[in-house]
Amino acid sequence: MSGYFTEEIPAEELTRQMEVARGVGDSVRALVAATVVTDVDEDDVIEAQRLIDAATAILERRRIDSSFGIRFNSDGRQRNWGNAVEGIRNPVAPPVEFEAGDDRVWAEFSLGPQYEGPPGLVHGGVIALILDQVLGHAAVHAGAPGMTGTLSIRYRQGTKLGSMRTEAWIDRTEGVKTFAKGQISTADGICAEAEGIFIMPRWARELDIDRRSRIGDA
Ligand SMILES: CCCCCCCCCCCC(=O)SCCNC(=O)CCNC(=O)[C@H](O)C(C)(C)COP(=O)(O)OP(=O)(O)OC[C@H]1O[C@@H](n2cnc3c(N)ncnc32)[C@H](O)[C@@H]1OP(=O)(O)O
Repeated sequence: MSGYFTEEIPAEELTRQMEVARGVGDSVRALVAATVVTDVDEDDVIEAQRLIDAATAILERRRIDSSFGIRFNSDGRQRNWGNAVEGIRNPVAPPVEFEAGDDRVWAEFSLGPQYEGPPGLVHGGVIALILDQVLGHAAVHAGAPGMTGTLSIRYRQGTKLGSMRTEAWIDRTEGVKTFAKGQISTADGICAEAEGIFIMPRWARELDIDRRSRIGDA
């Protein structure tokens, strides 16, 4: 499957490139939030729009002819900068940066006004987006990666915009299927719980084990 490839970059240079990618991503994330909640005069909004369009024109001077994909480096680092949840250069992504322990993965992060559904609360689709990724990440961490086949979510209470935590773990595996569970919580307690079935697709089953584990690292 295309989109997974090796792109060797020396370690120090990669660290520098990550800082630049995170920088522009964070700036546009701040711009998106400011666009939602700004209360400045219309003239200022129009002036800001002119500057934003100028910035967009700079970024479009040269572009890749696909989405970003997942790029592997031999030092073990991999770049998924376009990922909608984790991508540091994707302003749509909060981004959520996962940590991993023995039996689970987790992340602490914050969602601003651009993720609103009901007033003051996170949109249910955004909750699903994050739970899909954290459960998928738990499957990867357990060495049993897969594509989401089924995802079920129970929304137990509204999730207030602001700081929150997500975590996920593996319930069991059955052949090519990995059953994962997880949740999102705030200071109010658990807000949403999820169960998912992650399936190693046919095309990945046919790869040799080394290449498959590299895809799983995605
Ligand atoms: C390595 C990549 C890592 C990638 C790691 C990346 C992790 C990031 C996490 C983010 C995840 C995403 O957003 S993923 C994007 C959203 N998801 C997708 O686009 C997936 C689209 N669907 C598919 O590609 C496919 O339908 C699959 C891969 C799910 C299954 O197709 P397949 O591989 O041909 O499966 P198949 O051989 O027929 O069935 C295998 C077994 O799974 C069962 N099964 C089949 N489909 C489903 C299903 N939807 N829900 C439940 N169970 C199912 C079958 O009954 C069978 O059970 P048995 O007879 O063996 O008992």
